[in-house]
Amino acid sequence: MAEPTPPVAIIMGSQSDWATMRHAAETLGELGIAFDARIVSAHRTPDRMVAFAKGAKAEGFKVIIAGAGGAAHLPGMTASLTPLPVFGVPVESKALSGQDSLLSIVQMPGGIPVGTLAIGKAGAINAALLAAAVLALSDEGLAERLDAWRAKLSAAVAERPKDEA
Ligand SMILES: Nc1c(C(=O)O)ncn1[C@@H]1O[C@H](COP(=O)(O)O)[C@@H](O)[C@H]1O
Repeated sequence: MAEPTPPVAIIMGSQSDWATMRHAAETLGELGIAFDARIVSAHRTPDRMVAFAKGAKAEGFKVIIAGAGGAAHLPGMTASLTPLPVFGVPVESKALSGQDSLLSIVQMPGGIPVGTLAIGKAGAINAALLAAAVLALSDEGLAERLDAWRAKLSAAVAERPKDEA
């Protein structure tokens, strides 16, 4: 029997984005959420992008995390072709430190939303946590794991700073 489609799709414009997007994958893994990671580019593989985005809901995905850098059209184009929630991660570009990625993703025209996260690693982690929060609305076990994840995060923060070694 074929494996069921995981709830989260992590898509990215290039192999070079994986160094950032793997943080989303790791965070989903820590929460026990299955995902599929794929390279899909609105620029370089437009047919693959259209096929993925148009078919994502029917394929069984619930949430899409889309990371891209530079002229980052992938999250917005994907959002225009699917009713699923799309969280965009601006990948830090070499030329403009990810400011270009951020502005390309965040400034969507009214009507087609992309939930835009921070540039780079923090954005990738938070995209996974937002995806988890959405899925947890209809999954009590996941809601408990997410609460535990956050409690662990708080517990790891010391009350007072110490001198660096
Ligand atoms: N922004 C996009 C899209 C897209 O938006 O469809 N496809 C690739 N790219 C981006 O180009 C950058 C450089 O890619 P290379 O490292 O492959 O040259 C990557 O950050 C990728 O997300």
